[in-house]
Order: sequence, then structure tokens, then C-alpha cells
Amino acid sequence: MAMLRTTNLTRRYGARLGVDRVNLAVDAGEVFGFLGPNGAGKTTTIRLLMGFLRPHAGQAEIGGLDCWRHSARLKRDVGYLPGDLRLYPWLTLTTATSIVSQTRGMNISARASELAERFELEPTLPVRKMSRGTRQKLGLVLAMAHRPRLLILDEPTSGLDPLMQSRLADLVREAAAAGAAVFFSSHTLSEVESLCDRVAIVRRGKVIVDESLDALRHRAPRVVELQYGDEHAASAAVLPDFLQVVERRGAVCRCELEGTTPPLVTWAYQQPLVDIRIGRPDLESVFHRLYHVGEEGT
Ligand SMILES: Nc1ncnc2c1ncn2[C@@H]1O[C@H](COP(=O)(O)OP(=O)(O)OP(=O)(O)O)[C@@H](O)[C@H]1O
Repeated sequence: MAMLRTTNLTRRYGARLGVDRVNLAVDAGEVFGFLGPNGAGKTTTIRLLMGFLRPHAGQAEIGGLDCWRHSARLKRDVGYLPGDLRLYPWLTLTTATSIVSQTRGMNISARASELAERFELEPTLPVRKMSRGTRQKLGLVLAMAHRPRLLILDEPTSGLDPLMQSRLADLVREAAAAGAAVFFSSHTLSEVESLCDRVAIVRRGKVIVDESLDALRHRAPRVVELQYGDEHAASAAVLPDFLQVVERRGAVCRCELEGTTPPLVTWAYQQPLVDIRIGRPDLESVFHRLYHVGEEGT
């Protein structure tokens, strides 16, 4: 059974659409990336999962329980980092740990100290003296210290420097390896690419892709650079159907390869080429196209 599931989840804001018939499922042990441009519906989905908003249609469930009706009970099993983290100015890690231990009815101090050490977070520094990144670290410690079965993280790396982003990535991987489901939203393709098993892309409230990273990589085009002896040879070159020209500059022709490399190698062998470069699958261009699909009549 999926740890998290949404079925035709729909929420409007007056005449404005927040999310529209969103279907998602995340299993235990899975790291799931939720990507989308600004205003796409990521935070709305997360707020519906957390039971802060009531769906207008459809349903969200965590561990088989309805997120709206059982929101209080579900918070026990969920670790949540909001996108707009707000913390009292006087709060320190130590005071927060004791408050959370009391409200959750479990002592989280040992795990909180361990996490704080990983994030190099000072236990007695108050929020008012923290930088934005440091506040984010405190939010992450509080989201993770009770070892939740499901982690819901809304843009968790915002404000973190690259070293701390990689510490967070390690912690996310460890949580998933221990059986937790991880759902996180992001604008950043690179972190999703390095961390997630699967990714969904939401755009204008609708999920337009929900695929494993391996499957997406498989359909990502490779950029091929063909270098001819001179500009004349490059402009006169007749290319096969599986190469789509992106740019011709001087003696170099940049193309995108559709399909696999063997036909390219066979073709290139018979061409008057000086050099050929075959790039890695370009996931970025797949995301770029998916983000902008439907715009300008595409
Ligand atoms: N409280 C609200 N009142 C009215 N409209 C809202 C409200 N919250 C969100 N929306 C609208 O719902 C849509 C989805 O917004 P949402 O905040 O879920 O997007 P997002 O993907 O999280 O964006 P971002 O990446 O900018 O945080 C947007 O069109 C937004 O303007």
C-alpha cells in the first residue's frame, strides 16, 4: 500500500485553480520529487496533504487515512517542513526540542542533537540571531527528529549552502533507506536528479509527468557536436532524420540526437568529419520543454 496517495485531488481559490485532479502515490522507502514552476500548485498539494486545506473534490490519504478528517492523528507520523517557515524569535534548538518532545509525547533530544551536529547548528542560538539558512536547518531538525514514516519537505534546500544541501541529501537517503517515504518539492532539477527515484511535474495545477528518473533519462535527448573541416562543409552537410539541428556555427553543427547512438556512429563513419562529441542525456532540456509545454501554442 502506498504511504501517500492522492486521488483526483482538487482545490480552487475562488475562481482560481490551485490543483486540479492530481493523482499521486508515494511508497515507503521512496524519495519522490515534486517539481514545478512558481504558482504551479506544489504548496497547495502539500497543504492538502497536511490537512490545512480541505479538498473541493477528490481525496488525499496518508497511510490509508484521509488527510482532512484525520489531520491531527496523521501529524504524529509526518515530519513537515513548510516553505514559509515561521519560528518565534526567542526559540533555540534546545527550547524547541523540549517543546516538541512535550507536544509529541516522546523524547526527541538525542536524535535532535545528532541532526544538529550534522547541520552544524548551535543549540543555544536564538532564531532572531540566525541567518535564513540556519533557520532552515532548525526547521529540518524539528521535522526529522521524531523519525517520521513520511517526510514532507517544501523546498527544503532553500537558503542552504552546497555543503549543507549535501548533508540534507545524505539524511534524506538515510531516512528512505530506513523505510520512510520522502515527498519534497523543488525548483531545482539538479537536486531532484541526484536524489529522487521518481519525479512528478506539476504545471498550472495539473500533474503533467509522473515518471522514474531512469525513464526520463531514457527519453532525454543527447547533444551531438559535429565538427567539419570548414564552414562550407558544415553548411553543406545533409543530416539524417535522427539528428535535429540546434545551431550551425562556423565549422560546427550542434544537433540533438533522437534515439540511440549506434545509427549515429554508423552514419558518422562515412562523413567528412574532423571530430564528433556526443553529450550525456540532457535531462534539463526535457524538464524545460515539459515546464513550457502548452505555452505559445506548443
Ligand atoms: N491563498 C491563496 N489565495 C488565492 N490563490 C492562491 C492562494 N494560494 C495559492 N493560490 C494560487 O494557487 C496557485 C498554486 O499556488 P501554489 O502556492 O500552490 O504554487 P507553488 O507551486 O507552490 O508555487 P511556488 O513555487 O511559487 O511556491 C497559484 O495560481 C496561486 O496564485
